[in-house]
Amino acid sequence: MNTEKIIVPLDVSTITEALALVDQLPQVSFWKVGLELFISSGPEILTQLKQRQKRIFLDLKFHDIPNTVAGACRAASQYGVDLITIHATAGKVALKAAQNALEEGAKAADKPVPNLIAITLLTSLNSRELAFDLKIPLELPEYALQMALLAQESGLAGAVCSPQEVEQLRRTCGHDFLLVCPGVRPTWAEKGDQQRSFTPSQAMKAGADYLVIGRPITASEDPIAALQRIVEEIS
Ligand SMILES: O=C(O)c1cc(=O)[nH]c(=O)n1[C@@H]1O[C@H](COP(=O)(O)O)[C@@H](O)[C@H]1O
Repeated sequence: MNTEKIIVPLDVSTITEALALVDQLPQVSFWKVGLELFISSGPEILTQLKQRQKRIFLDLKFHDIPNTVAGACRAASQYGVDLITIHATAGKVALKAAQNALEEGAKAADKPVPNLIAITLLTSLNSRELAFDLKIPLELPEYALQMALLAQESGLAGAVCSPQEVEQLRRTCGHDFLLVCPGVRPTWAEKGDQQRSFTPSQAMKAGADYLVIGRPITASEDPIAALQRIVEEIS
């Protein structure tokens, strides 16, 4: 089973639950550690994943002033993870500071530089919320594109976007810009709080480098079968 393009989030609160999932799905080589697990259990999960030779997406979605995001990135660079997130709305100065700190930190720790990727617009938001709650006067696809361009101009490796916008971002940002898509839902799965979803095969065809797929697999009665179904759909 080729699961190379799929990142599965460990959206649980304990290391025991997280490792149970990792050990249940040995075919998955790329795992995401997010806020819930990192805040409740700390960095030990990163060591455990490394021991199992897994790739790691450390999704802490930094969003702060330049000095603070730089400090967070410098600290995160010691873990030897593959991907790290920051909100594009932190702004160009913060994005550049974060990227520089990551490079310096990784060099000092003798680790490879993680790919820093910017959140363009959370996949749980829709165009009505963008316009009426966030008061952003741009069409949603244009806003997501502008946030990706801001990340690219700031020297970041890529962006996180909904699969509905990935085709346009790929066309504009080019093939070297990493595009990671959450908000992926097979036709048979519940959408939950995801508002701008596509199926796994639609997302891959549209140009995503990686798909982040959680609950359709992890909340399934049979996670192995769910993963298999998704892999068959995209291959
Ligand atoms: O950065 C992310 O990974 C992320 C960005 C985004 O816009 N939307 C989004 O859902 N995510 C993450 O992707 C995962 C999606 O999980 P499921 O909705 O269960 O497939 C969660 O861990 C979210 O934190």
